[in-house]
Amino acid sequence: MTFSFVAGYVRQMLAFRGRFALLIVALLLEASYYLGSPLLYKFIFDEGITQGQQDVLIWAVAMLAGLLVLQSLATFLQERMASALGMKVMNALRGRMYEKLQSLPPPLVAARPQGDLVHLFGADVAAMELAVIRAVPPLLLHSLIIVSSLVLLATINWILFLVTMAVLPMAVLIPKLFAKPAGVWEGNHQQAKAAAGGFVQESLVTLPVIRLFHLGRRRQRAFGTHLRRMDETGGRAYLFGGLVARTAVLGAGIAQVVVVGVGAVLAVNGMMTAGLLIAFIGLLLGIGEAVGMLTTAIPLMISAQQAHARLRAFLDEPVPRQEDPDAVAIERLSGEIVFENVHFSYDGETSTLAGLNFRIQPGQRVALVGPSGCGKSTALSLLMRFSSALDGRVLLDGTDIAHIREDSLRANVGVVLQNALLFDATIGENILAGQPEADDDAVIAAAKAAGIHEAILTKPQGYDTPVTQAAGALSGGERQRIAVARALLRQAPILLLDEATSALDPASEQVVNGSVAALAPACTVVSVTHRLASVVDYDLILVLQDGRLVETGRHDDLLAQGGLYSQLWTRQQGMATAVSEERSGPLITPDRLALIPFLSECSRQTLDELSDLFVLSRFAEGQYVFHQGDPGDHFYLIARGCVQVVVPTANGEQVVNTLRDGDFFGELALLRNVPRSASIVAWADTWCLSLSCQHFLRIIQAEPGLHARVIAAVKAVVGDSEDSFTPSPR
Ligand SMILES: Nc1ncnc2c1ncn2[C@@H]1O[C@H](COP(=O)(O)OP(=O)(O)OP(=O)(O)O)[C@@H](O)[C@H]1O
Repeated sequence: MTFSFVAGYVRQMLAFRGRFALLIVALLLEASYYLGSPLLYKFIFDEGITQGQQDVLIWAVAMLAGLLVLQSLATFLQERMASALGMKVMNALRGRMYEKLQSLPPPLVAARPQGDLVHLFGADVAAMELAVIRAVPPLLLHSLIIVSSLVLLATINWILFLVTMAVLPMAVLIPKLFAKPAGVWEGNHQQAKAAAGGFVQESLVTLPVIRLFHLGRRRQRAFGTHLRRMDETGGRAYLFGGLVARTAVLGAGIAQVVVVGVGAVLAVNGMMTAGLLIAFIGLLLGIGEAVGMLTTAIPLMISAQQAHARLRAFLDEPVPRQEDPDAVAIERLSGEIVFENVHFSYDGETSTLAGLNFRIQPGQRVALVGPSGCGKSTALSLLMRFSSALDGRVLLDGTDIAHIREDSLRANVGVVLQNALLFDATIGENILAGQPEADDDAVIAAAKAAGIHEAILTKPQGYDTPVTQAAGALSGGERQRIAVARALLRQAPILLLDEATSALDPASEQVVNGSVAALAPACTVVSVTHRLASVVDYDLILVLQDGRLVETGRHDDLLAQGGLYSQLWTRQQGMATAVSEERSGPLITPDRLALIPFLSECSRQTLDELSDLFVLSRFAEGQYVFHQGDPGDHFYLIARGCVQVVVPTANGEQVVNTLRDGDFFGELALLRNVPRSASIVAWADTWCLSLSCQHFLRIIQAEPGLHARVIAAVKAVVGDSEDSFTPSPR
């Protein structure tokens, strides 16, 4: 195994010349003790003791003492310089890694296995740090001692040197037998540790789900599998690493025994003096000790080499080019956005955007709408330059987005994402992140515009309340409004909203929509949303389907066209929520019910009767509509809000679908009571209309063919196995 990271480390150290020079001086001084003291033995024995020269004895012993003092000082200097240099080089590496992380497009980071980067930044960097401080300096020192000692041995007696050379390789060859498996098992062990770390991290994130799904035992068993893998890999990694060290010492010991024997024969035959033999043996013992010290460093070096390989792979990972090399800084944009025949694919095969064309005038409020999966968020991702078009161009004020320098692009674009991602800082600092130079008044104005100012004042320390401390007290809606305030503070000429208000309650949504409307004409707003009611007054609505623009216009025009938009709109109408005006009559209109495919052929009387049977339930953010395994006795329609469909997988749980306003789920429960095979959890405050199985079965008697239509609808979703349940938005 070669320790390529050592060469890289030494190169890095050269950047700190002064400290590096002091480290080399310290190493040389230390080495001079190990090399000099055996040579002094020659004078002590041959001239001092054998010939009785007292003055030689005195200066030789004085020299020994002097070398010892120097060695002690050098040891201190070596520790000091090694730790200082080690930290500097490692922190430079951490800095490069963090920079690399920043350069990767967020979708690429999200696609990495959980725990992978945490292990890289944690355990891998720690393994390298330990090696560069505790293993590399000894490696340099003892390599120096070994090489210099060999030169001295050859000078003292070449016959004995040749004998030494014949037997000494044993100290290297025997451990080499174990070095390869040691490297392989160490790599496997690091992988096993990373996987177990990722599993624990995932468990922390999904702890509530584990409790609520009663998955503790399953998870424990899965963790047991990780532990067994660690057991196997760790046991072998430590065994082979240890054997490398032990066999090196054994090899050196065997070589010493042979050399002492041959040396004694040479001395007895007058071919070398006793003092020279002692000096020879002293140097040889020094080599043995140096090899021993090297081998204790080897397990650390093996770990570090594996860690280094992973770090290198990360640092060398190509970053998809998002900005041209000759990109230019732009001034404040007027806000014109053009998509010119834009094509995009995530996997290179399936076309996600298939020649998307549109033009947005400066200051317009524009909505991107369409069925789930039609490419709305992807189009927005291209506008954020998280992804790049495979073909075609995205133009801002006529400049290709790829030609715009990152800093000036970001200065011109504010973004509110579906998930309010807040930093571990105070509420004020989180808003300030939108425009770090802004003053307090601007922060407060942005918070007011986002409808969050009053709520912030009720927190223990107002704007200075740390987000983490207020976590229990900050609702999802409040977090989202803080994110909106952050984006508004930026006062960028383009504001991108990705389902920005879908988690808000109606009152907050109204405040935020009002603030967004007030941004015109200084700001172009592009909003991706499912909730069409929030964009009825928008200047332009772009309707996407299968990655193409299929309709465009204002709300009224689109309704008049009677196309896809009109269908989507109708699906979201005719349902009451708890927040609507006092109303009489059913919570869902018979006309809206008729839009549910399996009810479309029902008679008017059946629809009237059914519409009276729906009840309204509100699910707070994070609340479960039902859990996997619960009896399936209700059918649900989302009047407003958003839920996630969660299923258990071998590695935990997975969100398989997101359902929103107008979507329905649980139709199998209308026919018979089978346990739910997935859980439904409210992602935002959600209002659902539900119909119980008993009520439905009563009605179904009078409606011939309805039973068969429900079965067909269920089969269309889940295939022939009626017992499974995988809802999809409809
Ligand atoms: N990172 C990704 N890797 C691979 N495929 C992806 C990725 N993100 C989205 N897709 C796929 O690309 C298609 C378009 O997704 P996109 O999120 O743009 O649609 P959308 O209209 O915003 O959907 P939704 O309304 O459900 O959010 C979908 O089929 C989706 O599964």
